[in-house]
Amino acid sequence: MKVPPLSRRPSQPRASVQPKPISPARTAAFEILMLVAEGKGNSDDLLHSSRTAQLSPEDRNLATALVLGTLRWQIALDAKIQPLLQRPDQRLAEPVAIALRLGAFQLVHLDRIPPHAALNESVELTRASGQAHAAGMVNAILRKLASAKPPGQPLHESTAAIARRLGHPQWLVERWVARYGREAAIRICEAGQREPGEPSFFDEAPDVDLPRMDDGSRLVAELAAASVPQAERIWDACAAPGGKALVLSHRLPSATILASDVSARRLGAMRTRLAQYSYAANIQTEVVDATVPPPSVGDFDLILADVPCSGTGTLARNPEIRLRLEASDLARQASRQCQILRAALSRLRPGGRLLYSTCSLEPEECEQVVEAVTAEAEFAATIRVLPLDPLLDGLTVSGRFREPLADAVRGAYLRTLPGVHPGDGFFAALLERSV
Ligand SMILES: C[S@@+](CC[C@H](N)C(=O)[O-])C[C@H]1O[C@@H](n2cnc3c(N)ncnc32)[C@H](O)[C@@H]1O
Repeated sequence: MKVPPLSRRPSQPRASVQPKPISPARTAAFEILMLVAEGKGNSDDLLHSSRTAQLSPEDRNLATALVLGTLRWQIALDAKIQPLLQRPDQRLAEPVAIALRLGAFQLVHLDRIPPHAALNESVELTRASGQAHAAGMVNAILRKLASAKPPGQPLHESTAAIARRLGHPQWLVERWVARYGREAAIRICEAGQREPGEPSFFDEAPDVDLPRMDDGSRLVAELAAASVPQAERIWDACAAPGGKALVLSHRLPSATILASDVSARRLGAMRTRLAQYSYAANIQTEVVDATVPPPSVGDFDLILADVPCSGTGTLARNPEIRLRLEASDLARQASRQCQILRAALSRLRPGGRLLYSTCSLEPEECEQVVEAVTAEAEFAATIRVLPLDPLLDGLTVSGRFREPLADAVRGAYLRTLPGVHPGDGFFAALLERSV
């Protein structure tokens, strides 16, 4: 069964929410979910904004759990709520849909929340947001959900049912089943529903001052650093928020690194972050559009093109991507990725190497970009794709991750999958210029 969208668009104008008698954490979570639904921000930025600044640490934690959990489970929650509506095709006003999802998320997934608190506060949020006429309906549906038995697992689950149960869009799950197999697709979906775990991939001396970052992201940065250990000039062409630039800086202290990004706002935040690491003095920053870098950018021994992408390898961290992304977005992303890769390759010195990476699971943004650009007349004779396994063998990865990591190299490419390998899902390819 395909679940129609629960809320109608465009949404009704949003009325201000009175904080009393609703808890501050739920008020903040409701407001942030409204802004995300209206396309006025992403959850991560909003959870670190003035909207949560006044909350106690406990309330901030609860608001974060409510926002991220509700977004992660939105598709699955809507599939539970839909059949309980008076008319299954009924489209709800956005505030009503969000109050229902917020209540349903707590009832189904947070056993530390008393059901009456989840239910009553969703009813109050419905009223406070100017939808008092729907308060009775929200109450009735959440009561039914609270008393419903959890469904048993069917013997055979269709792809549509997996997508519904694990809160992912069916079209994405179908792609993953086709490309990575059913078992891996289920593990990807399960990972998308969990809080991102603690980094655990690398064997590290306790005094190493590296930023806390996702294991997959770190792996890409380590591979880049290991690919040209003698690099003198490095360009990190899509650098913000700067995690990989810091790894490069730490691993290759005698190199000069240009860390650039097209976004002045993101670059500004990155500068503040870099200033906290004394070794990062070898990083220069500049606003540069990597699709058309100015001549001043120069030529490099090593380029990291960690390009903007759909982010389907990061759905646990960025839960709303799955609610916004459409299949047609992939071609648009690929076109920009090809532009960046072409421009970056043209700044590689003879003998220089470029690591192309994405946090996408979609081949259109990964293998297909590398294959399309390296086949172009300008690059076909001078650029070759190098195997990644010799570099992987040299990394200080925890013993228990050695085997899964070996499995992550397919042909010349690195492909990690959330839930199958540690960390977010990443793709990497290493290219070398001969002349
Ligand atoms: C995947 S993020 C990079 C993450 C970063 N390498 C790190 O490890 O922290 C992609 C970045 O590309 C930037 N970007 C998007 N379009 C760009 C362009 N045309 N030129 C340069 N940077 C771009 C985005 O602003 C974003 O910061």
